[in-house]
Amino acid sequence: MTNVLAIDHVGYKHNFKTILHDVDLTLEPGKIIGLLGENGAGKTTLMRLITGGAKGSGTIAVCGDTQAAHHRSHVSFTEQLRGFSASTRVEQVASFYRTVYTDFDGARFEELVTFLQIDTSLKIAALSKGMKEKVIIALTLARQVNLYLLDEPFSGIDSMSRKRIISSILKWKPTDATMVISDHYVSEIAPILDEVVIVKDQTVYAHQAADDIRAEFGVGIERYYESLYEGSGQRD
Ligand SMILES: Nc1ncnc2c1ncn2[C@@H]1O[C@H](COP(=O)(O)OP(=O)(O)OP(=O)(O)O)[C@@H](O)[C@H]1O
Repeated sequence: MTNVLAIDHVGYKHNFKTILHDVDLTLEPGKIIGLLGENGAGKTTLMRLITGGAKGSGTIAVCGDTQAAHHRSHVSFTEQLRGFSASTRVEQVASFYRTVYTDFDGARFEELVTFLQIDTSLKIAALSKGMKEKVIIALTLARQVNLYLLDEPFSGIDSMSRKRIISSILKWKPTDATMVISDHYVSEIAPILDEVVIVKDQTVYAHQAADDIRAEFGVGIERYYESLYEGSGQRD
């Protein structure tokens, strides 16, 4: 089966400063991946490179397709709502998505807004930070794609809702699709992860199966992640 993602020797500089270098990463279909790293490590940049929103060196193939312009048709990314005016209603944003993305599943969006208790008649200006995050999650998961990139999707969401969303995320992921979640709440997402990718020292520093971390290192994912930053962890 074709890999969902194959990143080969990718680098990215901003204003002559190296943000990422020599990134290699291959992801198989059907996985949930935790993308972990400290603030400024380059997780968002890596996601933007995958969607084609940022341009770097090297090769990125999404579902075997190396043309960056095609990547958005395979990838659903937690876009912020910045492109919409504050007076736009959530239902209008969804209509826009329906028009732009042929894979946008309106029925699934309705299920998601019910699950997340979103009032779609509200204007963006009326949404709290957490509600806005929930709208972004609903829009992202309503698309039927091969790769989902969730960039800190739970940052403003209260802990009870967060736990409820995390525990039902599998329900929203098509079986063969792969989902990459960047998050600082490592212990909360750990139970649903199949693999962990650590961004450190401007590159993909480690890529491990969650079960291997438990078997090889005898620790949970959060402890393993912290140990890499303490300098006592091992590279893959
Ligand atoms: N377009 C840009 N303009 C300014 N700085 C940028 C740009 N793109 C990347 N950077 C820089 O790249 C580095 C990585 O940022 P990035 O947002 O990818 O990190 P992150 O791992 O997602 O961090 P966080 O966990 O805080 O969200 C930062 O130092 C950031 O300032």
